[in-house]
Amino acid sequence: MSEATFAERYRAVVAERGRLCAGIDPHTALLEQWGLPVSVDGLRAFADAAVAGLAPIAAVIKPQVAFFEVFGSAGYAVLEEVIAGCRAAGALVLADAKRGDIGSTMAAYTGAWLDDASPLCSDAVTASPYLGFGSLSPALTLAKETGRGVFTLARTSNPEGGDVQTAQAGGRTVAQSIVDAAAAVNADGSGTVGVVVGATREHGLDLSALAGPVLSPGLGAQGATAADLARIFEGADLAWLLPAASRSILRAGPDVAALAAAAGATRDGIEAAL
Ligand SMILES: O=c1ccn([C@@H]2O[C@H](COP(=O)(O)O)[C@@H](O)[C@H]2O)c(=O)[nH]1
Repeated sequence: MSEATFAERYRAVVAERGRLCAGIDPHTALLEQWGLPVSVDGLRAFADAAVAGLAPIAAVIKPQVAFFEVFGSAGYAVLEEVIAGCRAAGALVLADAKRGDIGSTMAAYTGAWLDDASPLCSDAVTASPYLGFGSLSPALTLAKETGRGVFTLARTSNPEGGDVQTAQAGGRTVAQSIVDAAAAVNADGSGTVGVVVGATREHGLDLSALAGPVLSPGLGAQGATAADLARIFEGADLAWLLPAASRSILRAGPDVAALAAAAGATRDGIEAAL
């Protein structure tokens, strides 16, 4: 529980560290590249090095929950350690869990990812609004009360997203309707709701009323560059832009200093371009 709003917490850490969300995505291929076994022991060694290298550098750390979940309860135990370690190092933790369900089930997900009583409690969580933005209400309410954030998918970085996200609904795209719904929640200045807008293509969105963070994955492994960010988000409030990269940084491991250097170089490239 924080007295500060998510906007205040987010702006403080970005002012101190710059704009980078570094992902912790323990892909099997990365475990192998790092010389680690594809096992819970390998996952823990990977996670320990990633936290040590990235959490002191990046403003936001985004563990991709799927790569922990694949190891079952033992993987979740490692994820709990990652969350605690990153928060202790001063980074905000954005759990990339992409939760979204009917409201009563969403309330349970909210308890898992945003409630202090949960060992998985993070500073923010990703959510899918495609059961209706209103179905996210339990998460939005608790996040606002506790100074946490919810990052809702809008225009994702993957090539398949356009079918749904660019469909017209009431004179605007579905993605724009999500951004507008997020802006309405943020109208009190809390910055509770962020949106996910990929860096891999033009997004066609009006972000001017959002007043919240814009997580932009797609840098590096998915082909986007810092220069692409500057072009795609030209005219937007770049103070809110939070570019995200995972594999392109993690490939520098397992050496902790090399991971830190890769994160720093990515962050510096972003700051120079924006
Ligand atoms: O639109 C989206 C939403 C989420 N992601 C997630 O971000 C990382 C990207 O990893 P890279 O290795 O930098 O490609 C990953 O966890 C995705 O699930 C996204 O890529 N696009």
